[in-house]
Amino acid sequence: MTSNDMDYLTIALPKGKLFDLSASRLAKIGYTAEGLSENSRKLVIANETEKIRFIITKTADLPTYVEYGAADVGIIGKDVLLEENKDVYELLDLKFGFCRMMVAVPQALKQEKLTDYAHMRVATKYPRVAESFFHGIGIQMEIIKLNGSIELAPMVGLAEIIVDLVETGRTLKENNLVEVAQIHPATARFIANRVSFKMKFDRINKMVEGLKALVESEGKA
Ligand SMILES: Nc1ncnc2c1ncn2[C@@H]1O[C@H](COP(=O)(O)OP(=O)(O)OP(=O)(O)O)[C@@H](O)[C@H]1O
Ligand SMILES: O=P(O)(O)OC[C@H]1O[C@H](OP(=O)(O)OP(=O)(O)O)[C@H](O)[C@@H]1O
Repeated sequence: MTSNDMDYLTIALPKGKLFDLSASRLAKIGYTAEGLSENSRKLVIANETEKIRFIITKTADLPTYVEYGAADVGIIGKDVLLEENKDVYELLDLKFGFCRMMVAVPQALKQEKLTDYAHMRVATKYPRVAESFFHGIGIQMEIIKLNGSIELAPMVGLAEIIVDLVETGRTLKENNLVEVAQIHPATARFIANRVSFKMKFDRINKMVEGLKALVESEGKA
């Protein structure tokens, strides 16, 4: 950590669904910067007055930036934390970005028991989570890692089964897939680098308190 890094609090935000939800909440409690936008080509955006720096990362990479201290804190989905399994502090459930990690299959392939899917091919963006779920119920599967549009895989015979995030259920429905098990629910979490949490305790703690109050007020609304 350089002395310049010590002056600034670096906040990582993920591109995609959680960006606006996160940036708008942080702005409400006083953490923002001019030009902060998901579509900005600039990936580091500073607020010199407040000594805050935002970095914008790909969703799956965010925990890595925080683990290595390239960002002091960040906001990311619980699903990504479980998949990436990085050494970071999870400080707060922000209670937005609700979704759930599910196992789904084409209606026609639905089996009586989960163990009846043994040895089938599973398409997913979350191989570690999928592997550990099936291991937990005592069956072995062939995991096929994809980077998106997972629902396509069973429709074209790439896999029999999928593990993916479901929010409204619309994508599953439109592709004739049905949920057969829930692996875990997920929401956005506020995370911190372990060293930063000690070295910048006052600043990070103040941020946690601000977010906590916001989560509580949103819960009551
Ligand atoms: N309907 C949803 N589908 C996927 N993720 C959702 C949904 N609702 C909330 N989320 C949360 O939003 C996070 C980011 O989702 P998003 O699809 O934007 O990211 P991504 O995986 O980086 O996408 P991309 O592959 O396009 O870069 C997820 O990790 C999850 O925590
Ligand atoms: O239950 P729903 O409300 O339909 O939402 C779930 C869908 O949204 C996500 O995909 P996303 O739009 O992020 O695209 P991707 O498949 O390319 O990751 C997720 O992977 C599902 O496909």
